[in-house]
Amino acid sequence: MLKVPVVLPGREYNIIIEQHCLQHINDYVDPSREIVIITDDNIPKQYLNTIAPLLGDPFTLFVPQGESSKSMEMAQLLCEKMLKEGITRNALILALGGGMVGDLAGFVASIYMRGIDYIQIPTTLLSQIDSSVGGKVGVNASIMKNAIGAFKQPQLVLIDSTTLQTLDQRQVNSGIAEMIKYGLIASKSLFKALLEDDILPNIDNYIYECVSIKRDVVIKDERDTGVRQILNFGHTIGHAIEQASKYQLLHGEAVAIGMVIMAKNKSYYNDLIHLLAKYNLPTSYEYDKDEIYQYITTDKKATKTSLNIIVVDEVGNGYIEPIEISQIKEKL
Ligand SMILES: O=C(O)C(=O)C[C@@H](O)[C@H](O)[C@H](O)COP(=O)(O)O
Ligand SMILES: [Zn+2]
Repeated sequence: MLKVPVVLPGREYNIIIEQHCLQHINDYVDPSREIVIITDDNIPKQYLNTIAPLLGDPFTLFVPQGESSKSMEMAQLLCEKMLKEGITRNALILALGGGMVGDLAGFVASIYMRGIDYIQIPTTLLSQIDSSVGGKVGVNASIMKNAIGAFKQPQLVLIDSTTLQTLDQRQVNSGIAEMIKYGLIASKSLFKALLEDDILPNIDNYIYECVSIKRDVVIKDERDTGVRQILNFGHTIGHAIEQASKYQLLHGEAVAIGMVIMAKNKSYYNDLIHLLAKYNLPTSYEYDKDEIYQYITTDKKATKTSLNIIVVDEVGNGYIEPIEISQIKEKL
């Protein structure tokens, strides 16, 4: 078992990485609590069949799989269903699934009766190494991804990497794109290992390294006003492309393309292209520059006139560079 403590002012929680931990989830989650599981309708049934009996068969809410469930309407619907079921504010939400479920369920936890506890149980690689950690929760608006949300840290993040065995390869690769991002912004050795090694036999160590990088950044800047923005490398253009594709591209795929655009003329460009090809990730996308620019103007790192972009000049060292917002056009 690997443990990464996240210590924030007034709050502390652990990220636990342990294969098969779902099989004894009652050692981590108090079964005597009032529990609500939020998951999606595509979750392999064996996870629910494993955890539900150990937790006293909790009230379980399913949302349709896919990014379109990450909406205000869905958050409201879940709240209404919990109210009808008589769920009190002592309840604990378990977010069981990928990034969409974690963001949505965490958001519901942040607003239900002004806020209740939640635990992240991420089952995709992307959610295990990234979205389940750091407390960014929220839903999408029609013209902006993750536009409506909160910072709400979980009580615990419970990662059972054996869930990756049921994940399709495209989803695994999407997670690897965020892993490549961690290498680029913070770890030369991780980037090198991704290039040279087969990560799956040692997946828990890779997850540990990624969440440790993320933890170290988040504890310095929980609210994303400074250094945390480096975790957004590749996302300024990536989010715009993800939206322009109408979410046909997975998040990691769009971030991969965003990273390639930001890596132009850098020394590691060829290595990055090679790495993305190794994991079957896209390196380009046909897009309408005006449309992408429009989306970028709503980036959370933008003001009316300026934008913080994340730059990586050499592998392992990401930094923030403020530019005039229109200057981003030169990169498109
Ligand atoms: O946790 C963060 O901070 C990140 O930027 C991590 C990103 O990989 C993640 O996609 C995040 O949800 C993006 O947040 P946003 O604030 O740019 O919507
Ligand atoms: Zn991301």
